[in-house]
Amino acid sequence: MAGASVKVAVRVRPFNSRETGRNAKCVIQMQGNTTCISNPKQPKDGAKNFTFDYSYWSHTTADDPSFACQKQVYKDIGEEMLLHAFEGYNVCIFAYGQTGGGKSYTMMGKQEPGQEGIIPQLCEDFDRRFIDRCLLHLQSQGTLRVREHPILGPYVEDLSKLAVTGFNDIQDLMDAGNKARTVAATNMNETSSRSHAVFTIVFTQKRRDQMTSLDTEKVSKISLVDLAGSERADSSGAKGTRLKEGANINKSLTTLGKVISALAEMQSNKKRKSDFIPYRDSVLTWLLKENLGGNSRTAMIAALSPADINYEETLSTLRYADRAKQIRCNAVINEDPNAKLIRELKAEVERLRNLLFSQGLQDSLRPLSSEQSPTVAAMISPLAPVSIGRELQPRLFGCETEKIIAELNETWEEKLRKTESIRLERESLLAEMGVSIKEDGGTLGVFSPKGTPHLVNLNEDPLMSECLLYYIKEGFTRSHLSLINHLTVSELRAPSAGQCDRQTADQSDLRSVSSERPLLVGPQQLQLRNNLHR
Ligand SMILES: Nc1ncnc2c1ncn2[C@@H]1O[C@H](COP(=O)(O)OP(=O)(O)OP(=O)(O)O)[C@@H](O)[C@H]1O
Repeated sequence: MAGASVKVAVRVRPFNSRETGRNAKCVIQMQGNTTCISNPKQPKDGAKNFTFDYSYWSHTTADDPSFACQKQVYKDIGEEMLLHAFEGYNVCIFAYGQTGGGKSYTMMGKQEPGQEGIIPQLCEDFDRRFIDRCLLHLQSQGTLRVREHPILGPYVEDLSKLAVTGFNDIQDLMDAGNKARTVAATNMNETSSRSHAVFTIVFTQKRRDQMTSLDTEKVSKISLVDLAGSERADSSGAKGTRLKEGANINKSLTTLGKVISALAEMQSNKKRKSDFIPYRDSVLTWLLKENLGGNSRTAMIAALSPADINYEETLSTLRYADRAKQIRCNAVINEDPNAKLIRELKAEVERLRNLLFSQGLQDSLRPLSSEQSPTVAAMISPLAPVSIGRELQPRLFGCETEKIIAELNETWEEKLRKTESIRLERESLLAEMGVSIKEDGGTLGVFSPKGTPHLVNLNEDPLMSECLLYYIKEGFTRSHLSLINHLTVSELRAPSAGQCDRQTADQSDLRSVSSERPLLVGPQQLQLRNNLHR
């Protein structure tokens, strides 16, 4: 699997009502895996052909034999990536394209039967295959921080865990997340193109070797990404205030483009391996670093508008996708990362301890008191009969390391108990606020207790963050899934290039706009917000 190329698909949607109203002409044709675009204004230019792994013709309806439905897209891309995850590879599927191109439809889809996108189909597929018990992290709004751990790499700090027992529970939590996003949409007049949605599943399989009675683990990270509209990457300044508002999104998409170009050039030998790839110029590329040219099997789906009025944007999306084809990733099966992680964390503790000694600060080390975390004690006891003073612990282990170790030691029962109480509390608060899914084709909205819609806006995307993380366990096989759902990166701040050490990375913020502008007002809302922070 090493050195596999990024799998690239393009998909063309039907005309929308605006395009139909303007008598738009279709500029896209597809034949097999080839996509052809022709410029209606300059027919002499000739058509341009692009070949991809898949060219999905979704412009017509299911009675057209060439029509590619949601199931087809999932089967080709989602299922393949899920199977790679089961093998132990990191995988990533990201959707790219201009606003209204069909990214969310492909990734999330609609609730009607047959209209579900890759994300719900993939979760359901998990359920069919073997979900027994999951843990789901849900954290909405507030300030999230992206940190870089010296061993784990970039991660989102402080995700609280919620346990689920199957796909229905996951769906409930996704609904809760969507409801919370709609609450924010009532307070923010923004469009979806201002946010990226990052949905991450960390999937751990644990097997007991009958011969040796040893446990072995494989961990794979599944990242499902619905990017903001690509026209945000336009740096012409022509969009005035909107462009300013979307500056961070703009930056992340521009950086993504630069990263893809740099990686593509590297493959075509125009760039040396050691040449700089600007992952750290945006949080989006920083978080997706492994998925872009690193240890990952990655697929990109470019969403295309069929209409002549969008010719330039569609051509640029096709070129972007064409460049992404050249990226090669070196995916490896991630076996026994826990054991490896603990070994590396111990080595890190030892290194820092030696550093303290070399600086003459050994007096700061004192034996563990009884109230100190037994996990930390267990971690350091093999190394020395001394522990780290409270004031030095954050420096030595980093709070993050301690939290990670504590998480690894939390029992499933503890996680399930916590989940249930948080879920009940959150549901009742949302119900009090009149937030619900209406049964009229799954319309999501904010409704008064009498059922009057305050605002129903599926396409409006609030500037808020929701993070979901869950784990699965069955028999000897334990699966961890973490879902970072609709992680708004519009407000994220990554350290600039060169600021790679732990200290500067610790200061980098992942901020949702809610920290600058209250999304929710009033005691109930504040209570909800605090609750969602947990
Ligand atoms: N393949 C498709 N079949 C039917 N309808 C589609 C398809 N793709 C997109 N649509 C419809 O087109 C509209 C725009 O699609 P969507 O919201 O997915 O675009 P988007 O690229 O995610 O936009 P944004 O960047 O604003 O989030 C939606 O109403 C969606 O239902």
